[in-house]
Amino acid sequence: MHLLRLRPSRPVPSLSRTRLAVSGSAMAPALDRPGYWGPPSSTLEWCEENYAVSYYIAEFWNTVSNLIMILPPLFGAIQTVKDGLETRYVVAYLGLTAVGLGSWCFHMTLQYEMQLLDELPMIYSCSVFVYCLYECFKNRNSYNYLLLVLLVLFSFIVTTVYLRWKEPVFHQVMYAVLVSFLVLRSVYIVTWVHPFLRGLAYTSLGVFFLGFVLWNVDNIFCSTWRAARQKMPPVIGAVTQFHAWWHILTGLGSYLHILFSLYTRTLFLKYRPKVKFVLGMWPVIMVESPKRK
Ligand SMILES: CCCCCCCC/C=C\CCCCCCCC(=O)N[C@@H](CO)[C@H](O)/C=C/CCCCCCCCCCCCC
Ligand SMILES: [Ca+2]
Ligand SMILES: [Zn+2]
Repeated sequence: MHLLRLRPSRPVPSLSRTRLAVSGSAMAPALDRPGYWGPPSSTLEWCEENYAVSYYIAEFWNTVSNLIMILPPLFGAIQTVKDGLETRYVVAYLGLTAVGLGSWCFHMTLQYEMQLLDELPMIYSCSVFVYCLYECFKNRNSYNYLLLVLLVLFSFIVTTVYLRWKEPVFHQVMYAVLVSFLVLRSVYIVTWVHPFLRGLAYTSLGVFFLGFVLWNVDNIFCSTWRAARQKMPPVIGAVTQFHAWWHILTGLGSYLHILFSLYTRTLFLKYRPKVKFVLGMWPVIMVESPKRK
């Protein structure tokens, strides 16, 4: 049964939620249902109709789409340990897994605490990515303590401010700042150092950027998608969950970014990296030990 329900009346500082609340006027049927985790307490909400697929999962497609951010990087971390590569890349892979797990919990519950488990690890893992990519031409066992301190300080300040000032746009801008550093460094590497890695770097960038476009498409045209989904068969309707597509594309883009960073690093350390496709479709990095040469 579809309930006619407006958003909770308590103030929420979210632009997205305000937008949804405005589009969900009393004239239009509200498509959200009540569910196991109670009314959302997050400061943000996404276009997918709440509890429409399962009573236990608030946003079903936005939840399961996180699997791409959880499983492949988990295998990547295991392989990195097996290959005896640097711990920073194990942390990078596991950081992506942590974002996926946090995002799974957030979209499943739409509770504020779970939102933090999704959004803060985005900042932390991106900081690890920045460290890896800016230190990929340094000697083995060298550490840039200044960069480490700056990134830890940045993460600490973002966390402290965001816990007090619950403004999602602040988080988004801080995250975009970190991504911009990655984009600049990637372009530098493929322009001046390894032009043959352009394919990998620009695929990562392009896939990530397409995800960002769809993130906006989901936010801006939400009422259009919601109306269209009512007329579509459920399977086709699921394809228009553009926040889920954002998860899939940014998950893939971030994973490819780790491959690019790891390739650059292992090449520098003379490991002879190669990109292989597991089952002919999923890219992984294979390395040879430099000692065997
Ligand atoms: C050089 C290639 C770029 C690779 C970047 C890799 C960075 C990876 C770091 C962490 C992985 C995060 C993957 C995304 C997880 C999304 C989880 C999510 O949906 N969270 C939302 C809550 O569900 C959260 O509120 C969303 C925040 C969205 C922030 C978007 C900010 C804008 C990002 C700016 C992108 C600029 C792209 C420019 C590309 C040229
Ligand atoms: Ca929703
Ligand atoms: Zn999400």
